[in-house]
Amino acid sequence: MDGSPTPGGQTVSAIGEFGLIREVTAGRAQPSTTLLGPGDDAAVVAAPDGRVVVTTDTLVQGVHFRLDWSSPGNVGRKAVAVNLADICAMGAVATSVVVGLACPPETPLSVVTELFDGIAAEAERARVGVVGGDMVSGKEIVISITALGDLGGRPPVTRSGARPGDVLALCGRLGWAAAGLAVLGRGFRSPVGVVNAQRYPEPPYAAGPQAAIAGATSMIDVSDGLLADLGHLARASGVGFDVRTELLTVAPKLVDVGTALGADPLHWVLTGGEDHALAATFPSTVDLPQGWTRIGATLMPESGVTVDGAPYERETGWEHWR
Ligand SMILES: Nc1ncnc2c1ncn2[C@@H]1O[C@H](COP(=O)(O)OP(=O)(O)O)[C@@H](O)[C@H]1O
Ligand SMILES: Cc1ncc(C[n+]2csc(CCOP(=O)(O)OP(=O)(O)O)c2C)c(N)n1
Ligand SMILES: [Mg+2]
Ligand SMILES: [Mg+2]
Ligand SMILES: [Mg+2]
Repeated sequence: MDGSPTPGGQTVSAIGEFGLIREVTAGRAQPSTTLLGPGDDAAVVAAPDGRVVVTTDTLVQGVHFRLDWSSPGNVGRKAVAVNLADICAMGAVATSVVVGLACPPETPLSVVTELFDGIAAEAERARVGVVGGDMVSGKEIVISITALGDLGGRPPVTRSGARPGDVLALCGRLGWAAAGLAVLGRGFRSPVGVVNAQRYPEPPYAAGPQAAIAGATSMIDVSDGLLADLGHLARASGVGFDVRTELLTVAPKLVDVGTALGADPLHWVLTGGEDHALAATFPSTVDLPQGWTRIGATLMPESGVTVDGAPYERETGWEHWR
């Protein structure tokens, strides 16, 4: 599917703005946190503990996805998952999303309905309501999602609470989406494991609240690359980190792909984004929750982010406009 009109297929302009809204909202179930769903000037959602966690992330065609690499359903799923990962990185549970979509008039209607099927599927998996949105014309497809979440009475786990001596830990996989990007970029479509990881992440949503309950002192989802995102934690907390490569998992599949493409799989693990694993720090006295593994140590201020005690000499992650 490349986003070009299928012969005889309906386009979004044929059905129109309000037809399109009806098409993607009709018959969708809502969780109990949705007090008033799509169709009014705004939705009303329950905020059980009186505070709301809110985040937004935008996916742009050609920058975050290509429709010759991913299906519209994959893109919808990814658009929700990257947002929910930010909610759970605060130690919260996501409750609702609103979805802004821009697309050209000649976009096949099926592209939009499949995109929203992917959105609905990921939202349902996480028991999150799709409670509203916006549909506008634009030069390319842009999906901007805002997600809301609930802290369940706990303080948020911010980027700024790491302390020297804390254990640095990880939950989720790293390097898979970057390997998939390398594969797709060379014109291949397999191995499907890494290619699918690039098409949509599978963040460990439950691990965020679990880390919070266990006493995590800081947390971030790895969207840009482990070293780049640890840099954000280090700056916000005023600490340094040393990542120990012997504690990282470089999956055999990544080694195979690296060998086939002449690339270093450890570089994907250290600097690849888009898998949305969670990185967090825990006091050394805490037993790490299930699914979390130690990957390094939290050091004194000004020590930067090092790998096996040395600075990393290559790019540490994705940065827009760089
Ligand atoms: N236009 C903006 N206005 C205010 N804050 C912004 C804006 N863009 C980004 N930020 C904030 O900067 C921080 C880093 O953004 P970003 O790297 O996109 O976060 P993440 O990688 O977790 O999605 C976030 O707290 C985000 O809310
Ligand atoms: C077509 C295409 N080219 C390149 C990439 C790689 N890529 C795009 S954005 C990104 C990093 C994460 O995106 P960002 O918008 O920075 O998310 P955030 O950090 O705000 O959560 C990466 C690795 C891709 N996914 N698709
Ligand atoms: Mg984030
Ligand atoms: Mg993000
Ligand atoms: Mg980013």
